[in-house]
Amino acid sequence: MGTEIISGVYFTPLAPIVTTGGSVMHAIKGLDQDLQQFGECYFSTADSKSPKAWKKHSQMVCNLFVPYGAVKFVFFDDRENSETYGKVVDFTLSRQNYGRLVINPGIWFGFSAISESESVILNIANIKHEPSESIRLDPYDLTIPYKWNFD
Ligand SMILES: Cc1cn([C@H]2C[C@H](O)[C@@H](COP(=O)(O)OP(=O)(O)O[C@H]3O[C@H](C)C(=O)[C@H](O)[C@H]3O)O2)c(=O)[nH]c1=O
Repeated sequence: MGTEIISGVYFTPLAPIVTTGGSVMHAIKGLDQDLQQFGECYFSTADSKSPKAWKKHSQMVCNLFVPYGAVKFVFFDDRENSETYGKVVDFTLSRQNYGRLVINPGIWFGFSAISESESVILNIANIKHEPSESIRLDPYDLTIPYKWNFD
């Protein structure tokens, strides 16, 4: 399951296999507790210092990896019955902090590349993309107590 970042979000570090000429970075080997079925996988890109936010899934479990670049993810928990209710937490995935970030449904999240150039995110999800299973807010919506700042 990994280390809890905020309730429902877990990080498991994975060690890249570094060889002459390049590296091998594993993502997922078979289905497990955090990916009980396979829906789809896709790459999403993040521009430098430009937030993609906010989103909350009701069904999708995201398994995220950043094989290229560095991406800061920000989470906000607005579930009143949650142990981390009201908390805002950020966590960065990168080549230097490579691993699997599991985001269960129910938590608000957004992200931005903090690398100088574009970053790449791999999402291996339990369901196929379905617009009606997520809700969205503008990156600067005041409902979420977080200000994107790239100074
Ligand atoms: C994923 C997907 C998206 N779209 C459309 C919907 C939007 O009009 C546009 C951008 O999608 P979205 O805003 O969801 O992209 P990201 O902000 O990169 O987020 C996606 O990738 C990150 C890493 C997540 O973890 C999210 O769960 C996932 O939604 O592509 C489709 O038409 N089909 C698809 O399969």
